[in-house]
Order: sequence, then structure tokens, then C-alpha cells
Amino acid sequence: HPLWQNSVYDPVLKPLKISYDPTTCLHIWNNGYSFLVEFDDSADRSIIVGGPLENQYRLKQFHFHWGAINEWGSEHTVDCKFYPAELHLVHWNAVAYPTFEEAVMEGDGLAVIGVFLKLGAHHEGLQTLVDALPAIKHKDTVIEFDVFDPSCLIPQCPDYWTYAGSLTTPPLTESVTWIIKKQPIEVDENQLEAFRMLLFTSDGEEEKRMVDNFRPLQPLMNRTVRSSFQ
Ligand SMILES: NCCOCCOCCNC(=O)c1ccc(S(N)(=O)=O)cc1
Ligand SMILES: [Zn+2]
Repeated sequence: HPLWQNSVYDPVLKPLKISYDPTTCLHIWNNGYSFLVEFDDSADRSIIVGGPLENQYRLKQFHFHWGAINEWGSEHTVDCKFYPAELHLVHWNAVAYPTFEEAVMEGDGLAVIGVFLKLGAHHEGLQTLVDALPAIKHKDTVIEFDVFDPSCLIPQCPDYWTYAGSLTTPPLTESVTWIIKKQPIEVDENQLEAFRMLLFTSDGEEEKRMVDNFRPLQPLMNRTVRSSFQ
């Protein structure tokens, strides 16, 4: 999604407030499309509020999209530039809807924080995840993941873009308030290569490396992207 050129500064936008409880972390698994870290969302223990949001939203999972090479991989672009990977932290509106599955079908059901990954310095917090990847190389493999604070993957800079959009994989429902952080996080080449060693395929099948698991850019049409910064 082409950010920046078509964005309008909205002075009404508030800072996003993020409060995650690291002990709500459950497991990390390879679902055949990406690898996901899932959280216990049975109570309001890991939530975001503020920003463009009317309600508070509960963290359910985070996952990534990345390319086969560093020239592409993100699902949003800034100034026509792709990043090598993009993190999505998926939250749902448990104030308005009883289950995640129902929230997925509603316009104000989900809020996804997008964070760009840029090639650079080693990322200590990400390394914890990278160390777990060999154990979930194949589709439908899972390992327990006790304590992890996803805040370590979110840049300090408060600036973000926001727009009303959709899931980038089926069911592609238009239920997502996208909140894309302006500042990328830096990860090193070995960490990106570790993502690319995962497989789309199950154990025993012919190996297909998990790369280029991003949706191609979609036309902006008449959508407005607002920025929280000038
Ligand atoms: N499985 C049958 C019922 O399905 C109900 C809805 O399931 C939705 C599954 N998809 C997701 O949860 C889901 C979540 C986030 C993103 S993304 N890449 O837009 O952040 C894409 C997809
Ligand atoms: Zn995603």
C-alpha cells in the first residue's frame, strides 16, 4: 500500500498506547504462510488503545512477511520503496465483539500495527524469535514460547500512518484499521536469512522455501491515508 505521497496530516490523531504483558505469550508456529507468535487473548492483558482507535484492542498474534531477497518483502511501501520485511501485530476489538472470528468480519473489528524491517544492525529482541525458527521449519510445527514482550519490536518514534484497509490474506475482509509505524527497526542479514530458511511445506513433502509471502501492492483508489506527524 503506497504510503506517504497520498497522506494527510491529521492533528486530531492521538499517540498510540501499547501495554503488553509478556506472560500472555503462548507459542510460536509455522502455519504454512508465515510464522506466528500467538497470545492468550482471553482477557484484556495485552492491549493497545488511542491512536486512531475508538476502543481498546487485544493482541492475538504477530507474524511477518518477507522477500526472497532484500529488495522487496513488505506489504506497504514508503515513497515507492519496499522494505525487506514487515511485522504485523494483530489486535481485535473485544469490547464490541465476543470472538476474534466475529471481529474479522466487522469494519472496526481489527487493528494491525505494521512495522518495517530494514537491513542494518543485529536486533537482540528478534534473535529470541530467530533462535526458535529451526524448531518450526515445517508447516504445522509449533513450539511453546513462554515469555516474550513484542514491544521490543516496536520503534520508539511515535509517528505512524493510518488508513482503513483489509486483511492481506484470505478472507481479505475490510476489517482492519492499519497503523503503520514510520520508523523501521533494524535487523541483520543473518536474521533475515533465518526467515528464508522456513518452509511452506510439511515434513516429508518436497521442500519449498518460505519466501515472498507478501500480497502485491493494491491500488490506493480513493482511500485517504492519515499521518500522525507533519
Ligand atoms: N478459518 C475459518 C474461519 O476464519 C475466520 C477468519 O480467520 C481469519 C484468519 N486470518 C487472520 O487471522 C489474518 C490476520 C492478519 C492478517 S494481516 N496480514 O492482514 O495482518 C491476515 C489474516
Ligand atoms: Zn500480515
